[in-house]
Amino acid sequence: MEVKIALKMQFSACIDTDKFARRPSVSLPFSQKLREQHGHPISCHFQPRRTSNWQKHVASEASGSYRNFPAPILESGSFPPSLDEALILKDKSQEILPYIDGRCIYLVGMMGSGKTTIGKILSEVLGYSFCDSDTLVELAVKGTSVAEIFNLYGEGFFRNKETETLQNLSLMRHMVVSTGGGAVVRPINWKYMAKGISVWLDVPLEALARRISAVGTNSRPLLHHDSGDAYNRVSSFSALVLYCYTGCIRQDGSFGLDFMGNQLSLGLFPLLLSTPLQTLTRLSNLWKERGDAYANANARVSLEEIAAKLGHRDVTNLTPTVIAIEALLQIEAFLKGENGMDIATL
Ligand SMILES: Nc1ncnc2c1ncn2[C@@H]1O[C@H](COP(=O)(O)OP(=O)(O)O)[C@@H](O)[C@H]1O
Ligand SMILES: O=C(O)C1=C[C@@H](OP(=O)(O)O)[C@@H](O)[C@H](O)C1
Repeated sequence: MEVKIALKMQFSACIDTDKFARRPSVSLPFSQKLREQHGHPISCHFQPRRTSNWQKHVASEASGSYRNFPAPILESGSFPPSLDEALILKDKSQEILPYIDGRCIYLVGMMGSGKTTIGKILSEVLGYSFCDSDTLVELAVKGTSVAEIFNLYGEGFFRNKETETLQNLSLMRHMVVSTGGGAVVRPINWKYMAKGISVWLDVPLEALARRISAVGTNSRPLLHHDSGDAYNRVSSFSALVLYCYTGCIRQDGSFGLDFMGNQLSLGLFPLLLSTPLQTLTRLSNLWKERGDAYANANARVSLEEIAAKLGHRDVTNLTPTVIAIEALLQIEAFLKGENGMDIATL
């Protein structure tokens, strides 16, 4: 059953995030209603009528159907996109697809930066396959999990398998690849990824620590708390002491044990010690070692920059869809640089 809607809308083909902060001039106030009516999200096909200058707003005609859009994008659980976001995502992906020319997209970034989440969205809108290099390593080691591989054979073994996996992937096309957070440390891996387009998801460490702590560190051996070395334990302990000390200073400047106004909060101390703080400390140490390497990527998606453009106080409420749109825009910027001219005029 087709939803019978025909929408005419003005929106920005350029879609810089400053513009989508303000939303297209015709938002779709009935999108929620349609969702409720049909129990499905709505999708749209675009036939953009381009102007010669791609930076200008263009008029687009959209006809809607809830059947024609890859369902998982629009039904992605906790982060369902708005209809206009889904439209922008679809339109931008179709616009740049020919210029990607079948090359693989490699997502790089720290653990928890959203490589898997964003990668799945990108693969769906581009009509590419999605693959996670960690999963391929696991398959290559007879289904052994990454955590077990680290445990049984050590990190060096894992890194060798990761490099082999990236080498194999460099022969492939039409794939979005979520790489492991540490893939960037070996120059040879960059040589393989250079066959495609690499995109760095740059997420503040505090946000990573929050995300990872929410799901636990079991599957990420480099962050797992049981494996803490003395340095990490001392760093976390120092952070805890500082946290307690500042927490015990009352608003009137006096010092006391009524931490955060009640005794119950004292029970939170062990939790504070073992989860986000420790994760943050470990992420900071990894960042010191490899932060610079991420900058080798062809495109960078900075969540802080997206938040600033959208007028958000921090990155917490940036949805995967908004981040995926920014990824497409940054890929487009790379392609334009590569071609030395405006994509729309190619
Ligand atoms: N934009 C976002 N906002 C909030 N949480 C997110 C966002 N993107 C991903 N997450 C969550 O963060 C965690 C790590 O994401 P994931 O895609 O697995 O990262 P990676 O593959 O880079 O390790 C997951 O629990 C995921 O649901
Ligand atoms: O940062 C790292 O060194 C690692 C990141 C992990 O992948 P994700 O980034 O997908 O969590 C995984 O490859 C392994 O645990 C090592």
